Amino acid sequence: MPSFFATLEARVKAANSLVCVGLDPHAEDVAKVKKDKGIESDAEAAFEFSKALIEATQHVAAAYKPNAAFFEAFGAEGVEALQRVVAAVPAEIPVVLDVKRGDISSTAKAYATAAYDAYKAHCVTLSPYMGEDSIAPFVGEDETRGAFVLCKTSNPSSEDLETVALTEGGLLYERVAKLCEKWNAKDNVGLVVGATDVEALAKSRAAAPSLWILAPGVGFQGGDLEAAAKAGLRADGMGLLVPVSRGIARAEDPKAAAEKFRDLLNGVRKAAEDAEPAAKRAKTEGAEEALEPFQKQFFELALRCEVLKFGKFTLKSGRESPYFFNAGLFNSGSALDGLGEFYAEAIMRSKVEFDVLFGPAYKGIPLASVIATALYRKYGKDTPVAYNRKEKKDHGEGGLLVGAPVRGKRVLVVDDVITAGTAVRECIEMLSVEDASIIGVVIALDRQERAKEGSLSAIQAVKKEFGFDVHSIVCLDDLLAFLRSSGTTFDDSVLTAVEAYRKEYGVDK
Ligand SMILES: O=c1ccn([C@@H]2O[C@H](COP(=O)(O)O)[C@@H](O)[C@H]2O)c(=O)[nH]1
Repeated sequence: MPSFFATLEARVKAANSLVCVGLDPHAEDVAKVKKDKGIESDAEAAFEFSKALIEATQHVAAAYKPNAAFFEAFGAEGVEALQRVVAAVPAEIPVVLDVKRGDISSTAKAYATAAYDAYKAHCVTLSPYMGEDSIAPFVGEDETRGAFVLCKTSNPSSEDLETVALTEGGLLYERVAKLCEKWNAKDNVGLVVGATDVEALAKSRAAAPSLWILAPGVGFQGGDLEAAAKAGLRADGMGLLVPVSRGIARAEDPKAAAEKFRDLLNGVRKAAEDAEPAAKRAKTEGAEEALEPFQKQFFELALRCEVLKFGKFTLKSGRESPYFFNAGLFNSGSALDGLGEFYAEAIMRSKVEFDVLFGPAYKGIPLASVIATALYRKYGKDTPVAYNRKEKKDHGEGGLLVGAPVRGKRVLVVDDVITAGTAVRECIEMLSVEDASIIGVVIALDRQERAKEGSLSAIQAVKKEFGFDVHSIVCLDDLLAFLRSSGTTFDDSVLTAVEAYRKEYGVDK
């Protein structure tokens, strides 16, 4: 028997659509149907509401997703109405029953019987909170029955738990995505990742490259359909099912609304397909695999802010560089907010252990502030922050150092780039007075190029001389991977020039 996702994929191809029509008879929809059609029973009106939607959209629906809550709210009659709704869906269209179950295995087994045998759904939504034995009863025996597991949900409070940072690195929802990849032995386990969080979609896709993702949140919840599709689609143009409930049901013309969602999604698939030759080249060279989603987003932000530019630039060293990086242009609230998050992610991934974040004046001061804010907001790490004055004050709280005490502490220094290592040397001098030790440095970009003299880069020289690590959000090799994976966005000559520059001035890793 074909697996659940083989069946879904066949339906997606037949309908040429990734739209999943949500069947959610909210109280106000039920009241309207009762009034318009002169129906007395709530449950009957819920059925009529769903039936009308099925009739209007079955040429577009890759699947239907009734949410059990809106039927069970009407008691036994509602349960019966839901059974009739599932039966009213044409046989070739899969039904995903949105029930978000999760319980010990014996109870999960009974829930599975209810969903698949009593309601006759083909797939369910599940909570991962109780782990594998709560999921297995739904997907372990019969590959024709599927489950979408909640990974990063579309609601604002999803950040209470789902984005918690793990000590092993990464976020809780990324672990869910990876676990589901493991649980998908029978091609019947997918993820729920809200279209309201494009970054989470990209990260989930990176963590689980092969899984189908159900991405709710388009329409009433404000998710950006096109951005979500770009982040969530698999390279084969499949792997993303977009459920829309109120955005279709409450449209003046539900049929036209469903077609519009289908066409928008197909537009993104087509654009990705057209860019395939370049994407293929990237694949061959392993570029996509080499770049983490946050690094790709960092480059995108740097380009938007014109921090990163391509052309011909004469550097202090006298070299003519085909690219230029000016971190001073991360100069607005949103840019600094994003930048702080990217540094924070690089720090978390590096697993460097430190007591105080130190931002050398001047550029390091805002950097340390936004990084500390991001570390707290995203990872719950309330990091002490310190910085220095350029000139010593002779009144009040004199001294060069400001902020959290650094005496005897392990300090992580933040900067944008290291060109000659002068700023690092100054930090060592300032901090040694306080018996503080620099444990590492984190920067935005490692240009990976030889210093004017010798065979090492400034960063390699700093590492060699002082013995601590220098971490970066990205390096020149990442920039090359980004260019290779960017399809037709950049002229081929940009990649060629950066490759040539790397060859001429680059260091060994
Ligand atoms: O993260 C999630 C998981 C499930 N849902 C469900 O999807 C629909 C969305 O309805 P719209 O009217 O299209 O906003 C609804 O049944 C939710 O319970 C979700 O929104 N987010």
